[in-house]
Amino acid sequence: MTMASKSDSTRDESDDEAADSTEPESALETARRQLYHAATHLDIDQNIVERLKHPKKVHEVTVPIERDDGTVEVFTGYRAQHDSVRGPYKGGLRYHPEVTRDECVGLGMWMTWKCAVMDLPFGGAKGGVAVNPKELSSAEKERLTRRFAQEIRGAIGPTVDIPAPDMGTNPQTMAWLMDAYSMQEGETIPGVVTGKPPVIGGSKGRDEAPGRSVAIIVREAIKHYEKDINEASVAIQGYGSVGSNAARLLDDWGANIVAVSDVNGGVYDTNGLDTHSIPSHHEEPEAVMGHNAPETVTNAELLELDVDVLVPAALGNVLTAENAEDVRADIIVEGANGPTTSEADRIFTERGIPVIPDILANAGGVTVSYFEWLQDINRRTWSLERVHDELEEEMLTAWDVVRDEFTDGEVTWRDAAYIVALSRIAEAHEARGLWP
Ligand SMILES: NC(=O)C1=CN([C@@H]2O[C@H](COP(=O)(O)OP(=O)(O)OC[C@H]3O[C@@H](n4cnc5c(N)ncnc54)[C@H](OP(=O)(O)O)[C@@H]3O)[C@@H](O)[C@H]2O)C=CC1
Ligand SMILES: O=C(O)CCC(=O)C(=O)O
Repeated sequence: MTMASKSDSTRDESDDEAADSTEPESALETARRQLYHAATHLDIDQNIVERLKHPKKVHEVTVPIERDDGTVEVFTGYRAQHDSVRGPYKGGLRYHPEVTRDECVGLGMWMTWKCAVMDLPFGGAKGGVAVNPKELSSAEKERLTRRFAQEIRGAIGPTVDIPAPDMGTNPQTMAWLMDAYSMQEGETIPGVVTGKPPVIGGSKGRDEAPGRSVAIIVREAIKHYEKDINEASVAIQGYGSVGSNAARLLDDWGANIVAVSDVNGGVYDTNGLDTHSIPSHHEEPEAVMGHNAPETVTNAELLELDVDVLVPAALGNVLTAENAEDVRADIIVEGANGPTTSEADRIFTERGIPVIPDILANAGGVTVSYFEWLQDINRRTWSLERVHDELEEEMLTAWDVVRDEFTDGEVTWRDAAYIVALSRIAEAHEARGLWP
């Protein structure tokens, strides 16, 4: 599909809604505003845009668990299924106290675009439980996951909707989910989740994949803007699956990782940190501040450091109207999902700071999930080297396609990625007859 100006007849109330970008902004509001904005650059059937504003289905379930002290606590879980025109729903499960229905819908929309940008045969979904996993013992987390699996069992399946890890969940969570689902179905079904431990059908390299793709995109962005990776300074917020793996790879590739943080704040060294000696969230949560470094920074200060590349890789909505004018990075690469509000995005565009979007940068996670799904179907294991090689190839292909739209000059990197994604989704909707 070619780019074209949106005609007057396709303008509707969404344009006004897009213009009114007040904060705080939910993930769903951000996702919808990004959709309207990108759609203005495309000759796309307005009925498809209207359809894509809404999820196909949102499952809300009650998840009661017995705590270790014998009391019962009740949590709320969600699975938002946004669009499946290109294949089964795909996306992570988040355990975090701020999980809401709208957050899952917004994150599910981003999964639809992410899978389309990568040209994977999946649609988009996201889910989670509103819970602080740090307040649960391992046994309680297992009971929560098994009960959640039971409640959403009818909504998921290897050809229907395939969950994966996200914030607060990990390969162990996926192993419990797969086991609970398989027990209920009466047979072992590895393909119902991805991001499992390799010993039960998980792919090698899935754990580090989103961080690896962030590192690849940082490397390509540095090249695109004619900088030298050996002289580039990088600040990374969040030291979990995404942040720590991105930091360590970029460190290995010669970049100067000057700051990293966890929930409590960050460490800062203009000479570069030894990222391998700082424990990641999975090695030891909340350990970053314990690392010996010349300076510490708050999470707010980290975002405003004078660096070549800033990588927000923890929560959404951290770059806002409040701090966007104070950001001093030359390039922003989104490791987290939705770290930039609409207003901050507008300010960065005005200030000429490129923002490489989440739906491209962190897409390595779902791409290796796709590799895992293929391995499960074929009952064949790939070597780590093959996973790395194929991920590198997929990321560079997606980068080239998005960069070709971007070098058109009229759009931001986010719009360029959306143009690629929306064109593919709209074509699939048109081919299937608009309303699958
Ligand atoms: N895991 C995946 O496959 C993918 C994840 N993402 C996205 O990347 C982001 C991070 O996910 P992931 O790495 O998996 O999460 P993890 O749970 O592995 O790690 C989260 C990290 O963020 C830190 N953190 C938590 N709250 C804050 C805060 N308020 N300020 C600063 N840091 C904070 C945590 O610190 P502490 O250690 O102290 O708890 C931890 O270091 C999310 O937006 C997620 O949606 C995107 C693509 C794939
Ligand atoms: O691997 C997956 O299926 C999804 C990962 C995810 O949740 C994400 O990319 O945000």
